[in-house]
Amino acid sequence: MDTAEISKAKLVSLTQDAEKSWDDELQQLVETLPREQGWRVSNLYLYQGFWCTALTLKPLISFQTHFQAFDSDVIVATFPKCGTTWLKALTFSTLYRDRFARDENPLLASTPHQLVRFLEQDVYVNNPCQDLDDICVYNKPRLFSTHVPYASLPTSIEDSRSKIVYLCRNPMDMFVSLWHFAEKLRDENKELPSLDEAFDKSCRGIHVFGPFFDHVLGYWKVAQENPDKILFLKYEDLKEDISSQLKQLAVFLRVPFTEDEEEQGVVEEIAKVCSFENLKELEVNKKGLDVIRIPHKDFFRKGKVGDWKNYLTPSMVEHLQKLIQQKLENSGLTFKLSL
Ligand SMILES: Nc1ncnc2c1ncn2[C@@H]1O[C@H](COP(=O)(O)OS(=O)(=O)O)[C@@H](OP(=O)(O)O)[C@H]1O
Repeated sequence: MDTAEISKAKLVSLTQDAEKSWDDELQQLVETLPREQGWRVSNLYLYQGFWCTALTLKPLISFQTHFQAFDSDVIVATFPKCGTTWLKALTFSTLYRDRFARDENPLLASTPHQLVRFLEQDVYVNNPCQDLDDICVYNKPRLFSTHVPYASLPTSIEDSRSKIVYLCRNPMDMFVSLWHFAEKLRDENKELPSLDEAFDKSCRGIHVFGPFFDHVLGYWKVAQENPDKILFLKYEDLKEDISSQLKQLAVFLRVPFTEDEEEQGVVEEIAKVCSFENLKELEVNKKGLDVIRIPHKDFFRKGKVGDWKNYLTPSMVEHLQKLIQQKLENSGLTFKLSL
């Protein structure tokens, strides 16, 4: 072996040692965390006040430790099943619209999750220290996404002038969407909790990245104090008036639509490309698996407001309505349950 090979071998062995000791530390941490039976996975762990799987913990901590935000970064943040896929498509298309021809939106060939990658459940899964410029489709600004609650984001996100676009959704539709998603991804050999049991867990905040209300209120409060930092959007408002919401998004991202663009129908064009009906029917979203082996098609179900009416019993609705009232009291945040 020459010197270069020896030092390479040493480096690999040091990295393996570091990995092993890191895995041991992680194992010790997991053993100290409060634990609950999950919906789809065996266990969820309460880490920094939110529930996550043991598998997510490692990349999550890597993200918290290594991510350095730039002032120009944009982060799409959501609670799962609140419209992440849609918001990724809208933000990507708005932010980078001057980088591709109008009829060549990269969304036609790649899924929203491939174009805007999750930091904690994709980017940091295999390599804690990779060059993030390489993993973004475009740079300056870089665009990423996360489900991590505001309080647990890496400090450089708060300390920099980076921007966050947050999308929430009424908790009834979020729950029904999550329920169907869990059902689709169910391991054949594993029983899912019944709708009643899942509903009970959901109301107690036990789902990945839950409690839901803590997540939403965490971002909501910062958005109220610093609207230049967080743009707080609602799924129901996007459904009701996508054009005005897109214009608001563009202003927030510092790339407002020009008069010319508005006259040429650019806003409507982005809305159409990103619409549920369009994305769901694209070949790229119909086949294949994402990085954590979820079929791309499973990110598209009905895309409606008020589907909860088809699944929740009157007593569930009453219970959730009370919970919404209690959790959101004095916050100024409200949800539309139907349109
Ligand atoms: N383009 C577009 N427009 C409107 N709605 C859309 C769109 N794409 C996905 N969806 C619906 O969003 C739900 C999936 O939520 P997420 O994308 O947040 O899922 S995930 O957190 O990324 O796993 C899920 O909602 P439900 O249909 O109620 O289950 C999807 O159908």
